[in-house]
Amino acid sequence: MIALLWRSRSQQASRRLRPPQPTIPPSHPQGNIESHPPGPLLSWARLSIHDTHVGPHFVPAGTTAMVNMYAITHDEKIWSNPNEFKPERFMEEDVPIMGSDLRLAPFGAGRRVCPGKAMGMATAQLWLAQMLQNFRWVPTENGVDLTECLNLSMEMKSSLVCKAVPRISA
Ligand code: HEM
Repeated sequence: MIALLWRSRSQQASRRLRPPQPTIPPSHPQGNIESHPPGPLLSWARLSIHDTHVGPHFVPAGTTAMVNMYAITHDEKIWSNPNEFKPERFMEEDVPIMGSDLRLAPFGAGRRVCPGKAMGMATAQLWLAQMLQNFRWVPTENGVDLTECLNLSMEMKSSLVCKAVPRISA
């Protein structure tokens, strides 16, 4: 199941600089949201040049379609208790993230999938490993606020302030 957002050309013109906002149900405690896809809306500005169908959806020519990965990762029909912070769900069920499984596709899928996905995975792991190996991370009095703010990518509403103490003194 894919959640799609459609915009006609005239709608695009009036909202050219602002993407449609993923819908966050007001009852959800945003700080506990399980999935924070870095790119909530995939496949930017794909224009249908002919009338076509995507699954049950009719897509008229001249429509820009985007995949709402945010909605997919918060869909109760796909993920049990999607708003619960439960990282062990990915140990219980091994979900591929490189584009072969649309339940979780942070790099997109198909012919326009992110070509840097392997590099992204390798470097994120390397940075994290180096930061943990070289520093001790001490909480500050501000704590960690996971409230989200959607710009072109998903960002933290409040900057993360951390205190990094070198593990080995120079
Ligand atoms: C963790 C890191 C990264 C994430 C989460 C990410 C995510 C994405 C996403 C969601 C897309 C859009 C896919 C779509 O339209 O369906 C994309 C496209 C793209 N990414 Fe990445 N990316 C990452 C790292 C990188 C790196 C390291 C490079 C290059 C060295 C890169 C280069 C590109 C390019 C060129 C496209 C456009 C592909 C196209 O439109 O044909 N990305 N990425």
